[in-house]
Amino acid sequence: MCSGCRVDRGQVCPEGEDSSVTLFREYLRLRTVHPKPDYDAALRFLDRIAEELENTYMLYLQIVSIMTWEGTNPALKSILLNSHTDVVPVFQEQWKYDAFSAFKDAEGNIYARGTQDMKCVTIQYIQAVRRLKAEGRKLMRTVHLMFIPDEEIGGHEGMETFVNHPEFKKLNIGFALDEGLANPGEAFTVFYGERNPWWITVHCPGSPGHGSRFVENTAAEKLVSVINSFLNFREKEKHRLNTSECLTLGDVTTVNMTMVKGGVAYNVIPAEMDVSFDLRIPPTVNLQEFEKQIKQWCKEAGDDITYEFAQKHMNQNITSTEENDPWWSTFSATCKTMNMTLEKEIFPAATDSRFIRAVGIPAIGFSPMNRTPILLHDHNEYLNEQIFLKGISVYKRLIPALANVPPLPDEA
Ligand SMILES: CSCC[C@H](NC=O)C(=O)O
Ligand SMILES: [Zn+2]
Ligand SMILES: [Zn+2]
Repeated sequence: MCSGCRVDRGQVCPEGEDSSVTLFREYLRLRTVHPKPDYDAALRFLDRIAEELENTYMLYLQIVSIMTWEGTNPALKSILLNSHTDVVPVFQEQWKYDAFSAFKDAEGNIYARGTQDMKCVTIQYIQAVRRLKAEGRKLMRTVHLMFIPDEEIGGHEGMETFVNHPEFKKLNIGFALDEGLANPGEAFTVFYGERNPWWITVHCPGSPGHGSRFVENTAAEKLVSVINSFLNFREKEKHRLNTSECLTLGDVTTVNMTMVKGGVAYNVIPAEMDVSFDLRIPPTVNLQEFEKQIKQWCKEAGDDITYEFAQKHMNQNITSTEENDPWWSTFSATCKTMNMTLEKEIFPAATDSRFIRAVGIPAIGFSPMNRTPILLHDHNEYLNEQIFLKGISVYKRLIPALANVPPLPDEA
C-alpha cells in the first residue's frame, strides 16, 4: 500500500510508517524542479488524490488544479488552501542524500527539495481534508485546494495570471491560507504581508576610449557611484535591523547587488556598464519616495544614467490581524486552543500571497513547522516526520474553524 498509500488516518504502511508520511515522500520524489518541472507528474498525482477524496476536480489553463469540497452553504465566501507545486533547483553535490529520494534518517528527518517549501503543506491540507471527510464532517463554507505552478519563478504563468481569470473570481474566495516559513523555536510564524520585490538594472553609459588614457565621464565611475549609493543604504538598513529588538527581516529594506555587466577587452573603456539589484521593500515604505531616492542616486552618479525594472510590485495590501477581524480571530483563537504561540511577521521574500492580497482577498502565510531550522532553497532541506504529522492535526482544526466562520455582514 505504500506506493499508492490510499490508507487513511492512523493506518500504518508495512514498514511501520504513517500513511501520510508515505504519501508526502511519494510527492517529494516527483521532480517538479526548475528549470524543467515535471508538472505532468504532479497533475497525475493530484488527479489520483482528487479521486480518492471524491472532490470536484478542475484544471484551468492546463496547469492550475483545484479540488473543491463544497460547503453546506455554497453561497458564502469560500476558503482557499493554496500551495505551489514547483520547487527550486538543487546543488546535488552539496546534499547528504539525493534531493529527490526523500530519504528518512533514524531521527525521522526527511530530506528532499520541497520538504519545507512547500510540498509539506500540500500534503498536510490533503490529509487534513481526507480525515475530516472520513469522519463525515460537513463544513458550512466551500473549501478549495489550489495547486499552482511557477511560484518560484515569479508566478507570471501561475497565480499572477490566474487571479485575473474569470474562473478565479467564480471561486468567491473570502480568505486564503498560503505558505510561510519554519520557526526554529517553539512558536509558529505567521505572515500577514510581504515585502515588495523590486528587481532593477541601472544602465551607466560613458565615453569609450583607449585603456591607456584618463578618459572623462566613464561608465565605470558612474557604476561605482551607483553601487556605493545602493550599498551604503544597504548598510544603514542592516544596522537598523541588527540594533533593534523588535524588527525582523520583513521590516527593513534589503538591497543586494546580484549582477554586473560590461566591458569587452582590457584596453577598451566600455561605452556602458550595468548593475542589477534585488530590493525587498516593506509595506510601510512610501514607494514613490523610495523611487525618488533611486532617481537621486542615479542623478548624482552622472549624466544619462537610466534604469529599468524586471519586477516592480507596488501593491502594499496587508491582511488584518486585528482581534475584531473574523478570519484572523478565528485563525488565532483556533491556534490558541492548540496551545500554539504565534509570531506575526512580514514575509521577507515573495510568495503567491502577494497576488491574492492584491485582488483584495485576505491571506495568511503559514507553514506549521516549529522546532525546525529555516532551510527553504538551502542544501539539505529537511522536515521531521513528527512535525509534519503535527501539521496535519493543526489544519484539521483550522480548516473547519475557518470554513464555519458565520456569515459576514456583507454575506447576509
Ligand atoms: C519576485 S518573483 C520571485 C519570487 C521568489 N519566491 C520565492 O522564493 C522570491 O525571490 O522571493
Ligand atoms: Zn514556496
Ligand atoms: Zn521557494
